[in-house]
Amino acid sequence: MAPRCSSTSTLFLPFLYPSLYSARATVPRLLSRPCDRRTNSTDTSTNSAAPEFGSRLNPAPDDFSMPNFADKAKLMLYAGGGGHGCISFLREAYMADGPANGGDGGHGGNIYIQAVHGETSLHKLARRRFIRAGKGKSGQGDNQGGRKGDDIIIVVPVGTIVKELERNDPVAEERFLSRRQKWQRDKKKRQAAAARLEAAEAAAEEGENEAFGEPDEPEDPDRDQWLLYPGCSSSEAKRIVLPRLPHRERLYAQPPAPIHLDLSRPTPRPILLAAGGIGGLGNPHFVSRERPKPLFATKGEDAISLQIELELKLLADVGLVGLPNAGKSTLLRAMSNSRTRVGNWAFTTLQPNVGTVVLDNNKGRPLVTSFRREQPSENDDPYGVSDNSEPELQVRTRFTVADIPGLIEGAHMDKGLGIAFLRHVERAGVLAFVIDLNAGNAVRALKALWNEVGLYAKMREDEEAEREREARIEWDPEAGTGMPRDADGDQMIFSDTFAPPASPTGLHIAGKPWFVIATKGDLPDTQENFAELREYLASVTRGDVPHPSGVEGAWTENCTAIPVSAINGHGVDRVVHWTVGLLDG
Ligand SMILES: Nc1nc2c(ncn2[C@@H]2O[C@H](COP(=O)(O)OP(=O)(O)OP(=O)(O)O)[C@@H](O)[C@H]2O)c(=O)[nH]1
Ligand SMILES: [Mg+2]
Repeated sequence: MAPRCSSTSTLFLPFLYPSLYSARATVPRLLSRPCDRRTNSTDTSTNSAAPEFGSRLNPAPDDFSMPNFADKAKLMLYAGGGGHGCISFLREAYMADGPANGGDGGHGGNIYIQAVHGETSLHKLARRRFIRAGKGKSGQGDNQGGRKGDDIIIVVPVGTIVKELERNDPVAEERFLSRRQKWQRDKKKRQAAAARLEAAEAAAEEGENEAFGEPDEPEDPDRDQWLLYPGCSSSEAKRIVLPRLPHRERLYAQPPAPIHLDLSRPTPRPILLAAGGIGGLGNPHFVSRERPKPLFATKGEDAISLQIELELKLLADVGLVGLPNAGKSTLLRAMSNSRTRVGNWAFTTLQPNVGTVVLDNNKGRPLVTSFRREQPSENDDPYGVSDNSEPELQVRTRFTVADIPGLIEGAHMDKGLGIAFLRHVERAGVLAFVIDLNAGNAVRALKALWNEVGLYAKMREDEEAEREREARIEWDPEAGTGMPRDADGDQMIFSDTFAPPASPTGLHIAGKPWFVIATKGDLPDTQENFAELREYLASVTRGDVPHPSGVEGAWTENCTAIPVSAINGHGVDRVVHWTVGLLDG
């Protein structure tokens, strides 16, 4: 669907809503601060329409909020271990020998993850490195169960990818070891019995009549899972015959390894990453007719530990792409209440900033009415409770804009600050190319930007194809061995097994809707540059010239350029309307 706002044939801006803007221009002055004229060299002599230096849209270089940003974090997660069961007996006056009354241990705390709107960075997590859930408390006498360990919810921004790197599951390891020891013990028993039989036969033949004692019973592998009464002497402890360890399942099933989550939507419920250990059983659980006073209880389960890697791909609705010093941050300030740094030099912005543009001013009348489709994702329902897969139509009250550091030629080859941040616009729904009308030919600048973005897109697709190739299990179809067979025993043919990877097209970025925001329209002699840009975009839309990235099949539905003077706030509303049109489309 075409955006609602159409490109105007006449630029400039004095403009679209004079009364509105004159009112706006007075407000920011209240926020102004003393400025340092040495560090900001914005040439206000050539910029008669620009607001006074030191306003919100033309701030002094030191007037910004310090963004704390990290897009990667490695965390070690320790779920809580279970508390131990208690060995205790009732002691009361005139009751010397009371029954067992040891309480059960509490379960250990779980660790969950939840993606929410409102978080924009992983810096808090990157600093923490270790996350520990609470340990379950041990049970106590008088049948008092131990308290459950506290759960932890790791809150991450929407757009976080979670990858498990390493796992240490002591319970699974113990089970494996115990099974192996039991198998070895049985084998030894069988061998010993066979040896005794042989020896007995040999002795019978020789007429000897020697008695053969039973072999020593090997240690019970589960013995260290038990707690013995502290008052027991070591000889008493040795004599205690322990029952079979009761088989118990974890309260919450540990997700199978390796965990890989793409939290591209807010998760309505936290998702379990590491399940806490279960608490031990108190001695009343082992009371029987033969054993009325059990002098043992079970220990709490050791908990799982995981190493995970979090990677944030900012999920802004709109990504601002532009050369350094084009005016991206000023535009973000004008559109949202962001306080990102602005300065008249290249690479003022060193980290991505996300601003939120509010469409509804909460005064009962939306400024723009817009709808978004919410497609339920797998992560919304990790427990498979609901089967609702219909997209929901919701009123859009805001959208987010990501301002990334400026791109320079060769950014896709990691020149400048480029490549590390291009992935933040990779997932944006709409790309807005911010072009400075006062910095040379706008069409050339647009082509240079698209060239970088297009090359980056192809490089990413190459990388993905490579990763897929590495993950693929290959076998020789001629050899016949190892090929999977279907129920009838026929060899199954996987048509895609040997399909060559699709050649990179770059379409995953070039296929997105985009438009141009031509900034600094208030500066003199920019009209011609804008007219040429508009003419070029019209011919791209008509299909007379190829898409500026050169990618076949790229989005060319309605390419337009919107002239703005971000420093004055002029034309910004048109940008908002156009963006909403593209997002709704
Ligand atoms: N006259 C005029 N100056 C502008 C306008 N927009 C931005 N500027 C000025 O251009 C300079 C650069 O603005 P920034 O917003 O920091 O540019 P940027 O694209 O974020 O720069 P980097 O972060 O370095 O990539 C600042 O001095 C702004 O005051 C505009 O619409 N008109
Ligand atoms: Mg900037």
